[in-house]
Amino acid sequence: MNGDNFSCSELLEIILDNTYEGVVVVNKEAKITKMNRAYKNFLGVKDKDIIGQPVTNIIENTRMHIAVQTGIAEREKIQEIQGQKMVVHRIPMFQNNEVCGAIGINIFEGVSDLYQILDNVSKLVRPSNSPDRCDEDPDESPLTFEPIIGESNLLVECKSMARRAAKTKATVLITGESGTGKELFAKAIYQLSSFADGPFTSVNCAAIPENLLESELFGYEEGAFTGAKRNGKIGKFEQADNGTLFLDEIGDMPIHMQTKILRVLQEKEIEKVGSNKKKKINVRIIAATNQNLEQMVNKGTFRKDLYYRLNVINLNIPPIRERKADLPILITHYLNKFCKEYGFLTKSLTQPAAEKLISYHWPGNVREIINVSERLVTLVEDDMIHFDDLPDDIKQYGFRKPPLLADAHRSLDFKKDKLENEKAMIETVLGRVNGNKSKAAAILGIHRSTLYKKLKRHDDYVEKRRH
Ligand SMILES: Nc1ncnc2c1ncn2[C@@H]1O[C@H](COP(=O)(O)OP(=O)(O)OP(=O)(O)O)[C@@H](O)[C@H]1O
Repeated sequence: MNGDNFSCSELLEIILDNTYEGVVVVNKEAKITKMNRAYKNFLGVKDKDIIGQPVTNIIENTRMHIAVQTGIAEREKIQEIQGQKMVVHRIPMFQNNEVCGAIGINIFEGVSDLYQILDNVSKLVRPSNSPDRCDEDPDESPLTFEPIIGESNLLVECKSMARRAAKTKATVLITGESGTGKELFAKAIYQLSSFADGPFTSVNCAAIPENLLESELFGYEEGAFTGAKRNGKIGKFEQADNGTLFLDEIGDMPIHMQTKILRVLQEKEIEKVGSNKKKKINVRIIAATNQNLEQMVNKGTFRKDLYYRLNVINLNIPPIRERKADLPILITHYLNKFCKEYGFLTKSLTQPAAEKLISYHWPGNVREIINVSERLVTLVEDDMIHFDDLPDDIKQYGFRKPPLLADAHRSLDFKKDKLENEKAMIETVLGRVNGNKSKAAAILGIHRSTLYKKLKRHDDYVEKRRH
């Protein structure tokens, strides 16, 4: 058969009716103008029942009317129709910069097949003979850098530095504010390193009472002190033998323990409490802190020689406010994750809610994103998260009284931040798709013409700042 024998509309009809996915088209009033054969068969409807009808009367749990209202594409969302969960895309159509309707595409196979595929892939990635080596739930343990979500230039640099660190046996010091992902990076380095066949053991130096820290780290012999267990105890260093010991919150390590740790690093042997025998160990140390160790060294609260020993490779993870391009993907990831965990259909953010979350400064970094996402998923009953649903501290962030003269320049700074964040986000996405503007617009959920306008606005802004 030759496509040339048909008019354009006939050809379109044939293509749509031969597509396995369900396709529905609505006009700007969200009334159905077209539905392909696959979708009609699935719903058990005929053209006469549906054409010209509001889509909400025909398709359960649809959000096509919302895609028309907002002009925002919703891709790979889960929708339940006739008791079956399916993956859907809702893509607004534009004419002369205005929404003129939307196309809905429904992948009938449903999500269970996708989860099956994901399971199969993870089995392939996980070596069959490798035991679950991390202390935590193995599903939470990264096997590669994939669980580290984000594409900002700063995070990509961190990942590449971590990859290089994984190739060496050197001690790594990971610095960064609380919740930025220091432990996640430590695990990723371990997984990719030559110590990956040994265990990953982690110690939070701030959480262990000072008097127990030594026996926790080095273990003790039977009868070492009153209350000591029979047969003694193995310490964290020994547990981590041939693997990696993650010393979290190393800045909280008391100074006398710093001396003992330094000795282990230099001599590569440990001595249990109550013993005078030394034991050789082969452990890779990764330490982390959210404190400024250099300042602590200057104040005399952290040993300079230990600082240099630990800081052979320094990996600094920037806070979220310095890599806002990572926000959309992190927020979407965690909203979807919690929806899945709690058994809800996916929830989406209205534009004002999304903009507010992007402009917020996230002092608790990714941990705060996780908490806020879980809270939104569990507390908001609607499948749309509105501005008013956001926690008060986020809603109120950045709001100022009408600027007094003295404040005016600060308010300008706020606008500048917003523009720069948006610019950074667009540049990241464009980088990911090799500059393809149609793809970038689709990922950003905006129309191509809006993307062009935004790019022009950014160029004008850069030009204006230059003069
Ligand atoms: N880039 C990221 N992508 C996905 N999840 C992340 C990312 N960064 C951090 N997380 C998640 O955020 C939470 C906090 O991360 P993590 O515990 O590694 O932070 P931290 O810097 O070690 O925090 P603290 O200093 O308070 O111990 C974890 O659940 C982690 O999985």
